[in-house]
Amino acid sequence: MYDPRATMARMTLQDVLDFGAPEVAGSFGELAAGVVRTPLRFGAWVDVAPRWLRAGDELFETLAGTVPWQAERRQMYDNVVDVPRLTKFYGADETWPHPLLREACEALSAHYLPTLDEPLVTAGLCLYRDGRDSVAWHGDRIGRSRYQDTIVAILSLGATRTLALRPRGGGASMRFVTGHGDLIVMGGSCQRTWEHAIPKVAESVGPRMSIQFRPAGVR
Ligand SMILES: O=C(O)CCC(=O)C(=O)O
Ligand SMILES: [Fe+2]
Repeated sequence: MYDPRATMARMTLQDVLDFGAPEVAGSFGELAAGVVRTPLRFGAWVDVAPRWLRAGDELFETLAGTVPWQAERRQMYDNVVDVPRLTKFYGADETWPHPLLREACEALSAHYLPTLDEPLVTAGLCLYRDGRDSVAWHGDRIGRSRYQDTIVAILSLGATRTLALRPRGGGASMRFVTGHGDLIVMGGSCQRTWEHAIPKVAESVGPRMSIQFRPAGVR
């Protein structure tokens, strides 16, 4: 016969904690409950989920050690910008360097499907080796994002840096902190009507990695 007291007696403290907070079960937090949206002007918005990935150390170490990172100093988006950082782009049909990336991409695709109407399918990886690495002001405007609303979801690992945003036509900039495991999603018209950047920092900081998930034909 089912005896709830007998079940309780077998539960450990961790079971009780997990039971009280079911979202800690997987690698990623529950997006429906954990995302906070900041609406921006011109139909843009930013979603933030701090510590979306709870245990990212192994992911960081594996990516840092196994991804064939490439130096990037070239024309990017619609400007020629100085891009001191390392990158590696993974298309939809390529083998991605860690199973957690597919897991993240699938969770994000499911959550944003009602808005986006299509899945996120590519993973762009960036490595900012220290505070001198950065990316200048730009919108991700290669492809359909030049004229269509879209979503770019960014998972951050490693050192805390700032993602800055400013309206394309001029105006005050906003700053979002990107720490280890944090998720920041730019949506709506953000890539057309706003620009974003990872500014350099003067103080000494360790390496930061970002993983950007995008739909097909957006870069
Ligand atoms: O590293 C980031 O968080 C942003 C990267 C970015 O804006 C880009 O690669 O287009
Ligand atoms: Fe970007």
